[in-house]
Amino acid sequence: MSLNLSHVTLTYQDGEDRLVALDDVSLTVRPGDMVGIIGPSGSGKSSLLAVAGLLIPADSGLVELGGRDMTGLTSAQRTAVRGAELGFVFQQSNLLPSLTAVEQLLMVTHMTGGKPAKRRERARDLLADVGLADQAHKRPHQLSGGQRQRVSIARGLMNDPSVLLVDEPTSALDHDRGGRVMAQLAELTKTRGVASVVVTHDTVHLGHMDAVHRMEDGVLHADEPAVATALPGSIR
Ligand SMILES: Nc1ncnc2c1ncn2[C@@H]1O[C@H](COP(=O)(O)OP(=O)(O)OP(=O)(O)O)[C@@H](O)[C@H]1O
Repeated sequence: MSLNLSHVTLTYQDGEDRLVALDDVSLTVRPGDMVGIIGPSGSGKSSLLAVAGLLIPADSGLVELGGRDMTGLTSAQRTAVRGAELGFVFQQSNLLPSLTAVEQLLMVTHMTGGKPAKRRERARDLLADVGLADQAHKRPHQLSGGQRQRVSIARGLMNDPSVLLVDEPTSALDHDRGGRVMAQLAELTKTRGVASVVVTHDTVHLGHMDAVHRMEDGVLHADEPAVATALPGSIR
């Protein structure tokens, strides 16, 4: 299922004024593609994820999932779509300290239901996909930063989302661990046919992206040319 944002505008109240966080933003991400969003602090990257993730309604423009317009939905309908179609991976892995890795994933399907044995099997498969088959019993404080981030990615995929929205997955990681996390995100995007949007400040790992866009003052510039030139073949 594709994600499509078309002429999206978002403003926040800023004292007397309104601050334009997203200024006529258009973006299409197809299933199996991983699109990177780069740009300076405060340029609107997280706002883009929030609108795409149906967490904040846009002031104007279209947000479509699989061709279906999401802009007129009620809050309850948006919550239902989030649970069924969207996966999130946040900057801090936001894992619950008292739960093991496999339990973090099971939490996601706790509300949505399904047979417990099937859910457990899916959780274990996803942990294996991110290289953590033998760490499923560990709690967050027993895992490295990179491992926690990979649990978070596996958790983001637990509800079998069509769209995965990822905010700074490598910000807390060193170069090698960051590279491995990004490579795994790219691979899962392909093998599971997810449309992934990854906000990152980490330009060294952009070779994993199918396309890279730069956000500046709320404006999204398609196919960041400097990166495309620096990484021939990896950007289209
Ligand atoms: N709830 C809010 N109310 C008012 N202004 C906000 C709100 N959230 C964000 N902003 C402002 O909107 C602009 C875009 O913020 P956003 O968080 O989307 O940027 P960003 O590119 O993700 O930044 P960073 O890289 O620092 O996380 C910023 O100027 C920010 O101060």
